[in-house]
Amino acid sequence: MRPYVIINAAMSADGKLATRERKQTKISGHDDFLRVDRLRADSDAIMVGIGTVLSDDPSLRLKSEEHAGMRKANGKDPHPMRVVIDSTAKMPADGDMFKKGLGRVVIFVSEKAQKEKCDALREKATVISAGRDSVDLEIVLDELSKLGVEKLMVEGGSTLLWSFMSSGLFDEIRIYIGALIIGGKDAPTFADGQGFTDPDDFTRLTLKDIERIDDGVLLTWVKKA
Ligand SMILES: NC(=O)c1ccc[n+]([C@@H]2O[C@H](COP(=O)([O-])OP(=O)(O)OC[C@H]3O[C@@H](n4cnc5c(N)ncnc54)[C@H](O)[C@@H]3O)[C@@H](O)[C@H]2O)c1
Ligand SMILES: Nc1nc(=O)c(N)c(NC[C@H](O)[C@H](O)[C@H](O)COP(=O)(O)O)[nH]1
Repeated sequence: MRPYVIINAAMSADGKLATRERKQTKISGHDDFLRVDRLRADSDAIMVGIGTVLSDDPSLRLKSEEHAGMRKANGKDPHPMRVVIDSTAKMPADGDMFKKGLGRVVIFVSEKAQKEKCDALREKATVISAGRDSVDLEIVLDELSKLGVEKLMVEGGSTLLWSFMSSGLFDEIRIYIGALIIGGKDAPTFADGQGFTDPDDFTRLTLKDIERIDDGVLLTWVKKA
């Protein structure tokens, strides 16, 4: 059985995940970042796409020691696994993912990735080939399941979120809408990718919860049955 997939991201009131420069943009406030850390701690693995790694240099670590302690008390590894979707093995070997924070790093590449690049990354991470030209997310979920991942949190960015949402490979979407407008037709949105044209293809959702956090709102949706 594939892991339970929770998509979590923050967007501006006009639906952008970041500025058109694609640099990391603070949308969440203090309480929402705390919620995100709790969700990370509650997940077996946290995933981002290579676009996010290259623009944000995330560590994907738990910020709160209390959250790591809670995992340990529950008999889990104190740090969730960190997963990157990276077709051509562009993952920088000196990024924060390797410098900051603990937690196993697993990189999914495609057959297009050069062997030398994969071998270099293998010194620091587990590298798994899944897919021909790009990474096949069904294979990824299957492999993560074999690695013991039951709950997966997908943080972004917009291209990876589109792939998960358009293929129905998710269970929940938690989207924090911050009280700001970023604008820009080239700024990443909550779902980029190709987009649907036929309403029959649209991914349909059911609203599960609405919560006010900081000066924004958290919407929780589940995939429509
Ligand atoms: N606000 C937030 O919550 C949030 C969260 C994450 C990222 N971001 C922002 O998102 C932007 C990055 O998003 P992005 O769309 O450029 O990159 P991304 O992180 O979505 O990575 C996409 C890349 O992954 C690779 N890939 C391989 N197989 C794939 C597949 N099956 N589906 C999709 N991608 C696949 C491709 O190279 C693709 O270009 C940055 O600006 C970052 O700051 C914001
Ligand atoms: N929930 C949320 N609110 C935001 O305002 C924001 N900018 C992100 N962004 C998520 C994206 O995935 C970032 O790159 C990682 O959150 C950075 O990860 P680290 O903090 O370095 O572990 N996520």
